[in-house]
Amino acid sequence: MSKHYLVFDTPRDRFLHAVSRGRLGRSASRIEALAGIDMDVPRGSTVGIVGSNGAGKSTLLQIVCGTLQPDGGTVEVNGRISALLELGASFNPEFTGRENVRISSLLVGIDTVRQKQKFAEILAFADIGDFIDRPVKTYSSGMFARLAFAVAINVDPDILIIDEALAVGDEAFQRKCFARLDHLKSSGVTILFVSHSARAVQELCDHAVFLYKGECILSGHPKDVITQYQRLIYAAPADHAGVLDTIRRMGRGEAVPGERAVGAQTPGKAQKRAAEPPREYFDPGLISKSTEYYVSRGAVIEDVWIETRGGRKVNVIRGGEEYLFRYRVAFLQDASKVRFAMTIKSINGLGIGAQWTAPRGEGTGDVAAGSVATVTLPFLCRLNPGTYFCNAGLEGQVDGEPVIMHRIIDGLMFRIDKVGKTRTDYHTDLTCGSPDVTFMSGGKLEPQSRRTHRT
Ligand SMILES: Nc1ncnc2c1ncn2[C@@H]1O[C@H](COP(=O)(O)OP(=O)(O)OP(=O)(O)O)[C@@H](O)[C@H]1O
Repeated sequence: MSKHYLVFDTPRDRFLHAVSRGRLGRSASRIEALAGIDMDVPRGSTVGIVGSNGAGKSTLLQIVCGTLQPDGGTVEVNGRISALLELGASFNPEFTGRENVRISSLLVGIDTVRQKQKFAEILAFADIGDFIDRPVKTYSSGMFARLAFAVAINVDPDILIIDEALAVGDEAFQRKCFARLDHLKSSGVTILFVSHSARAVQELCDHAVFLYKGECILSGHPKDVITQYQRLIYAAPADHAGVLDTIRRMGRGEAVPGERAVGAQTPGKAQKRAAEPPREYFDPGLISKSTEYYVSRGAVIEDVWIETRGGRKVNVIRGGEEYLFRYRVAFLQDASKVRFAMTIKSINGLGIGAQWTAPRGEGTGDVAAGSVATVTLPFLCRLNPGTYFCNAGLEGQVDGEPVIMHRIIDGLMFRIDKVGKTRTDYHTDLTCGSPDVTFMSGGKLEPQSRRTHRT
């Protein structure tokens, strides 16, 4: 669908244009706010819409909400929408918070009996105390945000539409909103989310769409789309056209030399893929771009990977299954009491679980320079769908000194799709089975180093 706006120099020109159906008055300039947008948002998905100022994000959301009409194409909406477009836009500033809540509930068809129960929930979430009985025109922007958000999420929406609304409010409230959105997501609410915050889109969404001057130029996994979005907004003016062309080509699914393909092209395709039989596989495009290497102190981690119990290398894995995190280390110096570790982190760097081959102060026996070790740390994938990163490292005694011999940050990334036995509850203990270190030459493994130590 598409949408354009006509901009007139004066109200008189607008008036003449309206009454004469465009025959009188000075001609208007035409802004193509949306040009040929074609997308599916599957039920239960959370789609982030990113783009620079004026890209058409708000126009798109307003059309989906029905507050604006497209001038070409159609939008089909299945379900009850609750929208947070402009904060509290539906509130009457002269009415109290309580009165506005009542009106908003009536507008979305909540009967008076359920209103009472809902009101208590809204009040508890908004947490604005006595202000609930004061006119909303006396509210601070934070209070507005609290009440508007509390109303939007408590009217049992099937589809929740949020336009930058979470940028308002203090951090504690934002955290509360995100927690609530997570809850809505897991209860199957479809969410359309506009934000300039890359972090918010990556944390919340399972799909992202990049709008550029009214066109959808890229659609896919949030991390991929955000990477390209940031690449464009930070591009030097001389590089802008080239970067834009590259992104467009990627969006069309063309193979661009030096660029890895972006995930699903439309949410519809992502949904179809999710409906395929559960399986794990290796996606060659899923490569960490944030890998960092510590300075080597006597050893080098050469390769990091995940494999199935059957020995197949994978990076798109299934919740609830066991996998082996493995890496190969070459020893450049003699060492002893070496212990090896891995960490799994969320997309924003939060450590989720760590595993060591031995407790602090213990580890292997003497390892001779020239040895190569293959480390195996089994883990049970008790994680929710999403993208994760792994660190690998080892420490030991070199020249009588305890040192971090080598460490790789974000050495690999893996993804859990919404298939398989994913769990919605939290488990930080991801261990299963004993770790193993096998040396190709030189090293000696003490029995106690086979014990798992985790933080
Ligand atoms: N009522 C209007 N009359 C004329 N032009 C409009 C109107 N509303 C939006 N536009 C124009 O349409 C284009 C898309 O605007 P829109 O507000 O949808 O962008 P956006 O991506 O939400 O921007 P932002 O991030 O700044 O909120 C812009 O060029 C804007 O100037």
